[in-house]
Amino acid sequence: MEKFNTIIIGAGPAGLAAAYDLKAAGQTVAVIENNLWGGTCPNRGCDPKKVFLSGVEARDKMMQLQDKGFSDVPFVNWKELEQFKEKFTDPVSKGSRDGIVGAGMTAIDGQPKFISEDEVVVNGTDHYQAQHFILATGQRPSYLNIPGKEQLLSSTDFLSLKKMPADITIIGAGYIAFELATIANATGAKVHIIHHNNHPLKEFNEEYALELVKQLENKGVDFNFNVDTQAIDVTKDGQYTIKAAGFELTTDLVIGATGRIPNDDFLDLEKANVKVDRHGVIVNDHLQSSSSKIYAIGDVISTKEPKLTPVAGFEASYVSQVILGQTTVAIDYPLIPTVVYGSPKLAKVGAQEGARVVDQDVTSWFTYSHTNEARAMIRIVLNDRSEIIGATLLTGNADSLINLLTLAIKNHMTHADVLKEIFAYPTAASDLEYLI
Ligand SMILES: Cc1cc2nc3c(=O)[nH]c(=O)nc-3n(C[C@H](O)[C@H](O)[C@H](O)COP(=O)(O)OP(=O)(O)OC[C@H]3O[C@@H](n4cnc5c(N)ncnc54)[C@H](O)[C@@H]3O)c2cc1C
Ligand SMILES: NC(=O)c1ccc[n+]([C@@H]2O[C@H](COP(=O)([O-])OP(=O)(O)OC[C@H]3O[C@@H](n4cnc5c(N)ncnc54)[C@H](O)[C@@H]3O)[C@@H](O)[C@H]2O)c1
Repeated sequence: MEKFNTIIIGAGPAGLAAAYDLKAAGQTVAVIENNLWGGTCPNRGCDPKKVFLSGVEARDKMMQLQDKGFSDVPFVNWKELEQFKEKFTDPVSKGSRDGIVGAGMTAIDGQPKFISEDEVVVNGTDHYQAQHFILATGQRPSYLNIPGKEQLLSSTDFLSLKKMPADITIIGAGYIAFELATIANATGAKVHIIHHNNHPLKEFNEEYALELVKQLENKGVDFNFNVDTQAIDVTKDGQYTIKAAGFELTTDLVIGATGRIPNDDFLDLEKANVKVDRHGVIVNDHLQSSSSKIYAIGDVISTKEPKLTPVAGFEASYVSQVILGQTTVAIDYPLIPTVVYGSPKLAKVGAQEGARVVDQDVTSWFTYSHTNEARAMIRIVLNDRSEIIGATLLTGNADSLINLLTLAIKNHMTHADVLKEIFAYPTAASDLEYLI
């Protein structure tokens, strides 16, 4: 039986970050992974998606400048870009595992099961004990429980398709649905989105979300709202027919993007006194589970914070400090900006309502008109002291501008404070003084 100070289950962004922090502080650390080392983000999430988005962004710019320097705008060549993506994804698992071993930690492949609060058995044979465990097992796609559900592919399957079909349907209208639809649309595929209600991207301001829908519709994406999918049939030609009340659609491929569920099963957590609910492992404000020896971080925890890579990293750093006895205060999350990488991008941070809300259609401003954006919108929210407290952006550059606004909010900046700064011109940042 091997013994460690800390054993981490799950080698994604959360687990790996905690492992390096604890090792650097002198602990003996083991990491157990039952699939690809590196986890969702670099293997089948953020990073491969972002590689595909580089093709979308290049095409969008050319489309906007059609007859203004560009005439024929090509579709994104899926096969080539998918191969380029593999240059980033292929080395991840080995590199992540080698990194752990190279740093003097123990890498264990397999499926762990708890037999008590301080012991797991991996693959049914190997026993490991630790003073502390960190659960960092993330989430996996959830699938609609309908006849034909076995025909549904996931975002993971999409990001590794060898060929983009001519006609593709995505069920759901959250982050993943919008991002995959944007990518498929840029390859020339006919894309359908089917959503059970009429609230796409429900965490975002409705006006901004519907403007994104409109812009994607103008690019050819077919949105079907208030369609509650009941069944998926395979046709004799090998296509799929999606059925709902008064609705039928035949398509080449169906992607389910109706949310993700926590990987808290298969671990025999009840034997370690760890309690879960349907959103994941229940933790207190120190990210400690119902067992005092077991912590949980990242996507697998049942908390209201958005499930994102930088959030996972923040929790990893915090929990390492707790385990090392370097902090006893409760976790205190900073502002968390989020971006839907659509075409254009939709981003938000902080409060969505306040003492003053400034909504501006900035399409005609030089920043957005020189690249001929179809429509750009920016909402800035201020408190009664005129400090910026929130923002929603729908523009091609929303992903970078949202981080600047996050810092402005953090520093309680007012219009007067913005005027004291000099930002490079012409950039989205140099517009800041006119946005408030
Ligand atoms: C398509 C997609 C796009 C995304 N895009 C973004 C984005 O643009 N920006 C962003 O911030 N976030 C994005 N995310 C979310 C981001 O990927 C996650 O928030 C992040 O990966 C969470 O890290 P984690 O370490 O908690 O979980 P994961 O990265 O999921 O890692 C968990 C690890 O645990 C392993 N594991 C699971 N069960 C067990 C078990 N029983 N035993 C051992 N190991 C186990 C898994 O194999 C995995 O390696 C995206 C997600 C998806 C699916
Ligand atoms: N850019 C990013 O940061 C990014 C990108 C992708 C994923 N993520 C992370 O991954 C998580 C999961 O993404 P997601 O898009 O799967 O989840 P999500 O929660 O964002 O969206 C799920 C969507 O499915 C819909 N839905 C639920 N049941 C349905 C049904 N029966 N029929 C049709 N639609 C149904 C929901 O209403 C919702 O719109 C995100 O919440 C986020 O934490 C982040």
